[in-house]
Amino acid sequence: MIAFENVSKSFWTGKSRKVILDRASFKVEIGNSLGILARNGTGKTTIINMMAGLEKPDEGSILRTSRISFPLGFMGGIMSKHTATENARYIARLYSLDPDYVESFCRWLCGLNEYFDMPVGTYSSGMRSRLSFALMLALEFDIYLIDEGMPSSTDVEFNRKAGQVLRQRLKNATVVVVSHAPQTLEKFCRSAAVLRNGQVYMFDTLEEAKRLYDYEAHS
Ligand SMILES: Nc1ncnc2c1ncn2[C@@H]1O[C@H](COP(=O)(O)OP(=O)(O)OP(=O)(O)O)[C@@H](O)[C@H]1O
Repeated sequence: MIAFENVSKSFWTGKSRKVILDRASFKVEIGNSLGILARNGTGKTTIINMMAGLEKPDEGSILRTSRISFPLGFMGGIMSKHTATENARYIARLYSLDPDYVESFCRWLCGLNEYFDMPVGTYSSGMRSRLSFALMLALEFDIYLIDEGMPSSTDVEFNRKAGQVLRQRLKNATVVVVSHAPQTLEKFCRSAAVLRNGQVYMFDTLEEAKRLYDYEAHS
């Protein structure tokens, strides 16, 4: 479970304050995958980063009682001067997993060939996002965080393999997806919310959430 309790978050731009959350309270429950609809630039990435613990609230608290992934595509835990092999084995140890398993899983999924033993700093952005996606899928979480703005790969073979593993994982896991597009949420989510004016409005169905989202667009 992830529970936001009276959470406020804003950024000072030098001229004004950009408010992302204003004393917002909501919960993500295990077994109830949630899609959050939000217009571009209103705070999708910030909210996902707060769920992952990468951004702190200004006020209020965020309670986590499950194993929560880092955001899909997040590169923060990967060391550029080390090879994919070294990164995979290091992350396996951090999560108390078998380094041989994590290394061979990522090697199979990434399709980086000899680059798997080259420093990550020599990779293209597509290669880096394949590695970060593979590392996330090698670990098991209760809640997976997906930001629609995440780096993506155009490698067809990788997308096929990663899509298969992700679908398998999601059978037992809960997902939080933030997106500006309702059709992105349809694939993953049972319930939906709308981020609007610093509040997160929760709905039982995506249809209901879309009504508020569309109403806002036309008003
Ligand atoms: N560290 C920061 N300092 C100042 N402003 C920030 C900071 N981080 C984010 N912002 C601003 O907060 C707002 C929300 O940013 P965020 O990246 O969370 O939005 P988003 O909905 O994911 O955006 P996009 O749809 O463009 O991906 C944006 O206006 C952004 O410029």
